[in-house]
Amino acid sequence: MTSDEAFSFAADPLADPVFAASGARPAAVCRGVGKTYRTATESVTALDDVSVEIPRARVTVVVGPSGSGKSSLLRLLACIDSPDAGEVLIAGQRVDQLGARARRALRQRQVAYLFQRPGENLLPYLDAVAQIRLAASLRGAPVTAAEALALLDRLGLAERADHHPAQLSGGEQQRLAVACGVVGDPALVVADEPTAELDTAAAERVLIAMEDLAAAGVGFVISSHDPRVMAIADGFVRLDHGRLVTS
Ligand SMILES: Nc1ncnc2c1ncn2[C@@H]1O[C@H](COP(=O)(O)OP(=O)(O)OP(=O)(O)O)[C@@H](O)[C@H]1O
Repeated sequence: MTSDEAFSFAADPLADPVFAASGARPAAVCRGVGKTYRTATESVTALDDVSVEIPRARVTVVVGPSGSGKSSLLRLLACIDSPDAGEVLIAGQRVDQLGARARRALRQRQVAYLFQRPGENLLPYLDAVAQIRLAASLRGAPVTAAEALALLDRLGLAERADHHPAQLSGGEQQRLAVACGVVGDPALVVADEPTAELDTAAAERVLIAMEDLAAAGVGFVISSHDPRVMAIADGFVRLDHGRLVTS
């Protein structure tokens, strides 16, 4: 699919063959979402009446010019921020109606957020297996060391099982972060420019990992200007001045 194409889903997500096969709800849905930032002197409308659906088992890439609202949308999807208008659903649950504690719990269980800088996604004092096991436990779905190792193996990191982040390259760190993101079966992995700090070879391996792991059922939503990221997209959300571009 090219960046000129957009997702077109059946009105009923369960009528979509992928969802019908998995019986899954969309990972996330935004309906008529608005977000305005207010400072003492001005207010900036970052998102205006945006409705999108992020399916499971696919990679959705959010594109648009600088300032178009990509990060704002990702922050809403990651439950870091709340909308001023509209609804956000994660795994079928309305986020905007939850109090802070319940929102944190939903986020912990269902959402992973990947920072641009690989090192920021990991704890410096844990080895790779321990990082994965901690992520799974926090998600309420503990895994054994053998299961963590199998996931590392799938991502080409088996040799790094007992390495700490400082002993890993940026690309290896980001692949480990992807592993931590998907373990425990969250609905959604949100990644803001995940390849921006990586060279081509490292970026490609991270993207292959994302593509591979998305197929297992998690929905990836990625903000990026990177053509390498766009190349793995199953669909796009295109924003301009905070509004969805549909044509
Ligand atoms: N905390 C904030 N306070 C005030 N304005 C903000 C805040 N965060 C974002 N904005 C404004 O909201 C608009 C959308 O910002 P956002 O970061 O979502 O865009 P973006 O598409 O991710 O941009 P970029 O590609 O440059 O990262 C911009 O005009 C930005 O200046």
